[in-house]
Amino acid sequence: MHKVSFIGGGNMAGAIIGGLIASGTQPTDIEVVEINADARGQLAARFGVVTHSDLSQARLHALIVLAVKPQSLPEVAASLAPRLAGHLVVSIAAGVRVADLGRWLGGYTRIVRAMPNTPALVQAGVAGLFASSAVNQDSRSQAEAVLRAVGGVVWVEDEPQLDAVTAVSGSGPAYVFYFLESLEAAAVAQGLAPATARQLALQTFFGAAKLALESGEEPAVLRQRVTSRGGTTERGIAALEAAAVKQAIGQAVAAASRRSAELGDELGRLA
Ligand SMILES: NC(=O)C1=CN([C@@H]2O[C@H](COP(=O)(O)OP(=O)(O)OC[C@H]3O[C@@H](n4cnc5c(N)ncnc54)[C@H](O)[C@@H]3O)[C@@H](O)[C@H]2O)C=CC1
Ligand SMILES: O=C(O)[C@@H]1CCC=N1
Repeated sequence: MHKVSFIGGGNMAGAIIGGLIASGTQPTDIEVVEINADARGQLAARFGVVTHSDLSQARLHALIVLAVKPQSLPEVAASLAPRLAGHLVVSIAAGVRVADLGRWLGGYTRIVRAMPNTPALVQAGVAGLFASSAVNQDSRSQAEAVLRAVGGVVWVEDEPQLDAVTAVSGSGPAYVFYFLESLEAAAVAQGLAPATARQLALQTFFGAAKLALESGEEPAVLRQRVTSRGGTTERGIAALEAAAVKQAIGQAVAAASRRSAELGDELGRLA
């Protein structure tokens, strides 16, 4: 695995770094530029990576992951631009388009845009990747190797598809946690102890996802197998249908995807 420099060491960088180390990357092969002293301290204590408070102190390895908030990216790119000499830049910022980042980097083109998710921390992430035609296969493979170390990888042909990836799998863990919170609260409302409620909800979610993943069967078929005619599940699913939960999920994904495109438009207007 290549040495990697992260600019921004927050939640998502921490998840990727944790996954990389768990999959065999040496902590000393990872450097992180992070302006927040607490975050730097946590990264050093948790992972033993090299940290810097300022970009000027960084060695800058051949592969650089930009992991700051989208709104911080123009400023970070401007500071990074004079130091780039053949580095591969991987941006994980939601919404920010390759052409805009390339412009902020002074006309740089060796850029891969990625949309990972936080289960990367436990090497169960999934990431969508996009690169322009200016990026060669070798660079694509290098970017892919970093994300593959922490989970699955899919490439999209058209950059706008990353808005959909962001809405489905980038934001997706939050929807899953929301569902878990809801299932747990419902279990408590039915009189179960909180610890029991948590165990039932978590193990059910994990088990169902593992079953779907490993059996390769259609989720609808697996659902039917749980649903006995005249039984309990039938009533439960009917309540979900009556509450239009499927439509609500569609609306959530559409809203998140719109926000990704909107972020791209907002930031794209910056010089
Ligand atoms: N959290 C998530 O689930 C996902 C986040 N992303 C993207 O990852 C990026 C980071 O998101 P999070 O980690 O959630 O945010 P975060 O706020 O936890 O991390 C950003 C970090 O960047 C640091 N920072 C700000 N300006 C800096 C600078 N000039 N130099 C160095 N460090 C600087 C901040 O102190 C902070 O620790 C965003 O662009 C987001 O769109 C992408 C996929 C999933
Ligand atoms: O909420 C966000 O904007 C980021 C991108 C995907 C997950 N978190």
